[in-house]
Amino acid sequence: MINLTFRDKQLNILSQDKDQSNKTLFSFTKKVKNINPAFFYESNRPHYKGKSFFWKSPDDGLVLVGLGITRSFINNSAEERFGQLERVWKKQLGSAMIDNPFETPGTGPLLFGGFSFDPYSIKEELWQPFGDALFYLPKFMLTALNGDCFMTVNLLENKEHEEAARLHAEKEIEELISHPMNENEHHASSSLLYKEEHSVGEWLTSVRDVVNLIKETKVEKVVLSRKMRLVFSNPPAPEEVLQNLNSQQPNSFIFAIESGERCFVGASPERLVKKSGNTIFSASLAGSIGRNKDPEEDLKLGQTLITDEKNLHEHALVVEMIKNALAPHCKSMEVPKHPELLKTPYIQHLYTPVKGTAKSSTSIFQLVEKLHPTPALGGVPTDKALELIREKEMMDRGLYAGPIGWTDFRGNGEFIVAIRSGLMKQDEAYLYAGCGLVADSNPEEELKETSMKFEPMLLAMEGTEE
Ligand SMILES: C=C(O[C@H]1C=CC=C(C(=O)O)[C@@H]1O)C(=O)O
Ligand SMILES: [Mg+2]
Repeated sequence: MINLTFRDKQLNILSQDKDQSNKTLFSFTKKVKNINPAFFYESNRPHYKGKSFFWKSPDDGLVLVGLGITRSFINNSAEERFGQLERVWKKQLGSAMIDNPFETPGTGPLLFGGFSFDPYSIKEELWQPFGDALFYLPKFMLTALNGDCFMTVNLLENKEHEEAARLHAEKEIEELISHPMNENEHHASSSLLYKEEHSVGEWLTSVRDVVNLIKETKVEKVVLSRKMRLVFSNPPAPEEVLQNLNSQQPNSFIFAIESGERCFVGASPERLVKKSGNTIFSASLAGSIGRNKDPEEDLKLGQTLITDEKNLHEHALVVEMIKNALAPHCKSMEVPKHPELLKTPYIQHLYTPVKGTAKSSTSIFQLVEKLHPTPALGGVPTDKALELIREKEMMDRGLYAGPIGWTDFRGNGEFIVAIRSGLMKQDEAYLYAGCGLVADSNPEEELKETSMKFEPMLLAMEGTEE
């Protein structure tokens, strides 16, 4: 048995400064001129270091850029972290004064943030600033959708100061959107000194152990991950990494969230759940193979993947779990019988989209709680897989593979699974990659699969052109 050290076990450390508790949330949203949100982030983020976030969905093209923090919600209690956050958020909204005439999802007061993968895993200092849930109500937020841009300002103020604060914020908006947009700015290119993969030999032994256990017991699948440390002489700025991800991975969900001097950033192809009114979307993404520059060879790889028993099994377990998790919350659900291929620039996956109509009482936090972790990140059965992950990985995944995303004051929102990601910490970065182990897994092949999954983030961090 291993000794698990738990993070602070206090039940509720959802933060709110005492002197702010009698202040009201004033939120107003206005339409602004059309601006490129990536350039907006790039130009303004340096003034809001440690207090920014970025989100882009490839699906509807929605971009959110948060600058400054009006309130942060950090939760270090393992129990009830989803429900607790939802309660505090609803309470905040209950007394809020919201001036938002726009129906556009992702405008108005909104929470953006992420949950750690496993609150019961060992804890590393590396992830400490993110706790087991870290969410921001931003001070300024740009929402870009379908060619329209909106700025939302969230202020916690005493009623008598509201008007002056609003006038001041209006001026600040003008400045934010008039900063020169850095379209042509040339970044000093970052320089990677070295990279080290964390104990590959031990990881392979763990993979063998887990595969044997899967063969011998009722455990069907376990996702084991490993990490890589990068050391830079001149580290890239988060906005550079994001710019690279934007150009290299246009079809993935791109995200970044800062806490203090650390920034968690990535480009994930995997949605956990999206809620738009009562319509919900989820997806199973599991089962992987590489890509080939030659279109014919690439097609062959895809054919191999979509007919491969091992990968189909790895995938089907995820579909099954998602169906079971969503069923009690849905009036109806559509789940295709067979997966299709989803191709990212470096990897192709088996993909099954899931669509449903939620019962009206269902919230996005409830859905996230029910779905996380799917067997694309955890395993089957979930509890046993999590125990094995704790025992065999012996590391803190932090936000890697956890749910990250947003919800607006109307209850719309989207959470993805934060894979293909890394944590930037001064002149270091830590990248994570995992793979689904089933009875037919070959440890050497799984090692190759994780190496392939490091690739996109490595390229984005190095800034290498394709
Ligand atoms: C755990 C990861 O990928 C998951 C998502 C898609 C395919 C997977 C696979 O084929 O093993 C993994 O389940 C990761 O990229 O770190
Ligand atoms: Mg796999």
